Amino acid sequence: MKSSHLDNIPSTPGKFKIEKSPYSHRFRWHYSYLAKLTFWSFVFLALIFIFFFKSPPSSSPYSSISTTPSDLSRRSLKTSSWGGPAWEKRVRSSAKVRSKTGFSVLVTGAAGFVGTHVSASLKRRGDGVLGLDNFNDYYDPYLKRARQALLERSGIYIVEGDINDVALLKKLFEVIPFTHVMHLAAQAGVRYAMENPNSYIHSNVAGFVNLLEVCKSANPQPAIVWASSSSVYGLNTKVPFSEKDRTDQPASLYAATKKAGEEIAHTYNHIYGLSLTGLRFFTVYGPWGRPDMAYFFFTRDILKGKAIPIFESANHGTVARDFTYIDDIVKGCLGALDTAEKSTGSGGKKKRPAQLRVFNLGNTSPVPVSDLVSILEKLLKVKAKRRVMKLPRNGDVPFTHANISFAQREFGYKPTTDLQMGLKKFVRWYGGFDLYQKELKKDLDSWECT
Ligand SMILES: O=C(O)[C@H]1O[C@H](OP(=O)(O)OP(=O)(O)OC[C@H]2O[C@@H](n3ccc(=O)[nH]c3=O)[C@H](O)[C@@H]2O)[C@H](O)[C@@H](O)[C@@H]1O
Repeated sequence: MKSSHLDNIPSTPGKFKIEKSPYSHRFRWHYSYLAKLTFWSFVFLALIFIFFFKSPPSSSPYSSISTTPSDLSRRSLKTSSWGGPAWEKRVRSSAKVRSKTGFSVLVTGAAGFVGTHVSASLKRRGDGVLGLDNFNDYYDPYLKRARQALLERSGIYIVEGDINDVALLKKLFEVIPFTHVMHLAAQAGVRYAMENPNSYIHSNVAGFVNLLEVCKSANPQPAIVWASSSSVYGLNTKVPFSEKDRTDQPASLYAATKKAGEEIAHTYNHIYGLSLTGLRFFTVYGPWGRPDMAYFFFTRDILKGKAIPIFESANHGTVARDFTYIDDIVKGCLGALDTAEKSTGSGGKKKRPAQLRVFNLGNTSPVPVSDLVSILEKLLKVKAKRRVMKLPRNGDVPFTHANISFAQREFGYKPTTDLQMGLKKFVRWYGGFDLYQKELKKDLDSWECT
């Protein structure tokens, strides 16, 4: 079987005393001096992070840090110091192209789930990659720091800053004439939009516009591939969802901001000649994934013996998702980058029409959420405490199903991992990461006590 793009990087950042876990016998680890060294380096990095960069409180339900609701600017506009010769050297080295036909890519949201995987893949094939991420605490920043450590080991530097920081973005384009931008920084999650609506406007609308403003003035203008969402189909009932279907009935503010992004992309393409490709991701899952997503916290809660809420639609109808494995999504992202044409403007002016595209990236086989739970039960060898409940009116839609023929035609997109196999890989990773987190937190606690 073809190896995953992250297989060359250990799936956990260190060594663990695995016999302390109740389910540790399911995971085997290679002990080595290198692993020890890596683990302690990471502990050291984490300590630096805790003492100097510890994120301020936020309202996220997925964060392990206590929260206060409305301080959006403190939550995500944090930019650590940048500039100066040493910083520029680091930026250049990270963005250095190492293959003849390689791109230099700015990946926004590089410490995020999809961002980490895409960055690693690009770097592996010789593209120059520079990351940008604000490390906000919508979910546990430990996970983002761990992903950062992973990328650093393959020579990828993630600049810590927000896409709303225009001065920083301009500086990055001054230092590197990026050929491409892979824009994955966003406020994700459908349900959280009811708790913190402004964070969606801040990142998905204002942040996107800021980025496009800087890109349209850059010389050369980069081609931009960015993350839209399957949620734009909203209340659409025609299946499978095709790019030609209507997308003017969003069911959540999250979906509305992603749809707004698609319209904004049209405008910047039309006026400034920016080459823009939007990718509608369908419920992406896998190792290094997001703890706010159902498959992730179901796994955590099943192992803890905690009840899990399983939504059903009216008249006991199933709720289903076209769950798409991360490696398939990465292939789609790279395919979109490889087929992106150059932008056509310069000096903020359009010269001729530029490429504008939108693709579905799904798996094409929706699975009911209750079946996802059954797969997890088998993999974890633990019976879930199911609490079936009516789909709350919080933006969730009853089902998603992608028609992927357009992406297939344009760049040979073909998902190859089914939910059973993908969850198996996730669960294997989760066991290691969970242990790692416990060990890390324990070490930090004892450090603080002494
Ligand atoms: O496809 C997308 O565009 C979107 O996919 C996911 O959104 P969602 O599909 O809602 O993913 P989850 O939050 O993991 O939910 C998966 C399924 O589990 C269900 N669910 C969720 C939570 C819960 O407690 N119980 C439950 O049954 C949901 O209704 C949904 O059918 C991501 O969270 C979005 O950021 C992304 O844009």
